[in-house]
Amino acid sequence: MSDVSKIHSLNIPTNKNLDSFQQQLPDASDTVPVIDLSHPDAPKLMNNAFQTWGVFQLVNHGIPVSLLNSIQSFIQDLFDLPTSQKLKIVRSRESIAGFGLVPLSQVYPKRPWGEGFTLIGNPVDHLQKLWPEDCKKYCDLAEEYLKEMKNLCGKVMWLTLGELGITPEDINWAGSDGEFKTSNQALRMNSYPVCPEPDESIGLPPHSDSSVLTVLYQTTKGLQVLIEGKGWVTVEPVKDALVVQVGDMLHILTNGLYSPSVHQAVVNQTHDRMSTAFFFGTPKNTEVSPLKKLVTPTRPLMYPTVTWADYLSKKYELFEETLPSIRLSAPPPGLSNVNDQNQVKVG
Ligand SMILES: C=C1C[C@]23C[C@H]1CC[C@H]2[C@@]12CCC[C@@](C)(C(=O)O1)[C@H]2[C@@H]3C(=O)O
Ligand SMILES: O=C(O)CCC(=O)C(=O)O
Ligand SMILES: [Fe+2]
Repeated sequence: MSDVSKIHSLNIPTNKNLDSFQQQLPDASDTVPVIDLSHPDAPKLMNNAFQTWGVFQLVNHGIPVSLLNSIQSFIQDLFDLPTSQKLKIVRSRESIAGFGLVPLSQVYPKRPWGEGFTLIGNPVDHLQKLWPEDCKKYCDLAEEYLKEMKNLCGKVMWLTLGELGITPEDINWAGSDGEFKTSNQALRMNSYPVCPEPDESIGLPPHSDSSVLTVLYQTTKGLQVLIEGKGWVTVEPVKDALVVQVGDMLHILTNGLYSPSVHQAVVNQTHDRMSTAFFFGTPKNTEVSPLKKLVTPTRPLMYPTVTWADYLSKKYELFEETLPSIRLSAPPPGLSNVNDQNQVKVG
């Protein structure tokens, strides 16, 4: 257990006065925006939500409900496996892939309550070890889900960045057709059983994801997002909705314009909860720089060029200090860190 005496404040740049983009703080409502992807205003609403909340719930997203239901029963089967079976893909100290606690949970002062699997890249080899006989139905389902999630992330990327005048030519790793064929991906399945002392425990500690985008599927409440001036806001599950969050890499790519969603998973005394998080990432070793079109006199270059591989390795030791540790310029005037009430003890 590393020294927990360090107090880290979650340095969350909020995009208060992005004059060039007429930004405002999250609106007065206390709930995360719910956006209908089929609505003509969806691009503008998503772009605005990314700059203020860093997160929104997406409905009419085009992912078949049958697939969402299948993934929910898939993870139920996964966590119903005997522990001896789960331990066949227990993660190592060196790699986060597999079954086990994430590094963050091992240093956070509250008792980690739950279990999880992280599948990176192609999940088949891990799933084959869990179901040596009948892996096909699970492998096919996981591959189908990853394909659908990746397509959805591509759509959300172009619809939101398009509002900022960004086109596929501006993103070297998007591929000439803007299909993000070489992008990386990971899946994290979480299971949080009923907890007798929910206030002394945590499902998943406060963190931002290192992804470009994270698409989270939850059927019962437990996800909370940290919003300046509001504190922890519970993301009330909307039936068949997907929670889309800005990851650190998209925050860097947009030169700080999109806010990384800082979130946690809390536990409760009445119901078990499971969630599936899909991480859309850049190709592991591709150099990612803030988009030139988003570096302006009022918003100077905020981050250096990074690769996802380097960023992830920094993240496992610096956690929420990772972004501040690489930041080149302070956020434009009027952008502030989260106020005191959101100080959290980590590290
Ligand atoms: C693609 C990713 C994103 C990872 C690492 C890798 C796979 C597992 C992801 C998570 C999932 C749980 C929280 C987190 C903070 C963790 O420790 O593992 C995430 C981390 C990150 O977003 O940094
Ligand atoms: O379980 C949740 O609601 C959050 C999961 C999450 O943040 C993650 O897996 O990165
Ligand atoms: Fe997360």
